[in-house]
Amino acid sequence: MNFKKNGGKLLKHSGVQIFTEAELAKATNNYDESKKLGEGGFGSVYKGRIVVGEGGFGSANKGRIAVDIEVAIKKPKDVHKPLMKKGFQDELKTVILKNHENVVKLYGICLETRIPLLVYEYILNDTLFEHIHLKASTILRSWKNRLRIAIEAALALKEMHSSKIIHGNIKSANILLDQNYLVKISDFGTSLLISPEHSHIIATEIEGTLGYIDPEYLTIGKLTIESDVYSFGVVLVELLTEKKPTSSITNKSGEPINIISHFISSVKNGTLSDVVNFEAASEDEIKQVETVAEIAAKCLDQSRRKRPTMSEVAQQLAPINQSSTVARNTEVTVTIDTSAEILVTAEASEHAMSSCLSWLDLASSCI
Ligand SMILES: Nc1ncnc2c1ncn2[C@@H]1O[C@H](COP(=O)(O)OP(=O)(O)OP(=O)(O)O)[C@@H](O)[C@H]1O
Repeated sequence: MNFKKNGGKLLKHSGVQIFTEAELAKATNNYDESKKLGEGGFGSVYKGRIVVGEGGFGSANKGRIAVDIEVAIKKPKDVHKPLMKKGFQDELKTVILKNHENVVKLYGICLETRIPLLVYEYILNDTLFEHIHLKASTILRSWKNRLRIAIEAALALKEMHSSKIIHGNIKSANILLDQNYLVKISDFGTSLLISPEHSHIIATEIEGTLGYIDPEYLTIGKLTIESDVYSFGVVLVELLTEKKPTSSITNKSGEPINIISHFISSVKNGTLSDVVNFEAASEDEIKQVETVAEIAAKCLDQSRRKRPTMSEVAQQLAPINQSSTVARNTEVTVTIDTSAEILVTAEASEHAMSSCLSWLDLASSCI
């Protein structure tokens, strides 16, 4: 594929800006180690500051006001590997095609390197994986936040699937949380666009992350939209149990059993309280947890045909949130750039709390 030719066509009306290699090197202090945000299968991600919205490629950028903002720059590990080139091209196509509020935004691209460098919006509040497994997260103390995160991720996936895009690597480490703890799905390096007349992609090489991979994809190599549904089910289990999907627990007979299998039998046997790892605040919340667990178990069906679609999942999750009672005395810690910490006690609904967080964020930028 001639990237500059085909990618150029795709970029023309996307509003994506073209950066030079020198601009991106300057933005990251020449890819200084201290700027590194993380590393994935295809490359490393660096934090940088850059001016976006000035001129840019195509008419979409004309007349935009230039802003100096923080960005996350994705740089390939090895610019000569053909597979890597494909991964970056797929990621680029997918992100441009899928402009959704819960999908990480692509600001720009650098075409001077053999494999393009990708410039994303910088997402402040780490990954869901880190919130669940690596830190004492204040945001996950509230069931409503867990539920909201699940709903936002489901809506983003539903939208992607409606455009026939398979993400291919859904996991909590690819669910980023922004300054208001809203979901931003990232890492489209393994994503695939299926043609309207097809329902799957035959993979020559299994890609994905251990613990999240659809068992049907593993055995017959067919990646489908339902493969994302399975992986989403695993994320729901993580949100409910706080266990990593590859971990085991000891069952009543003293044998180690994988958390996913154990979770499914707990849902079937009505022993969910053995695996759920947080205190539900009310009877109402217990019921909501049970409903989400049942949805998770359906997503995790071994047979992809029996799994719900993401549209059905989103439809079933959304009313749970609406029926929930107002959150009271929920503590949220907001860390501001200046390192000052503000503790907010929100005696209001989740929506009001989210507005409160946006307001604080705005205030912090003025300090
Ligand atoms: N837009 C972003 N804003 C802030 N941090 C980001 C952003 N994108 C990625 N990161 C950070 O960089 C890390 C690496 O991201 P990347 O998408 O390359 O790979 P991954 O999802 O961790 O791994 P793999 O591609 O192997 O599945 C992420 O775990 C995250 O911590």
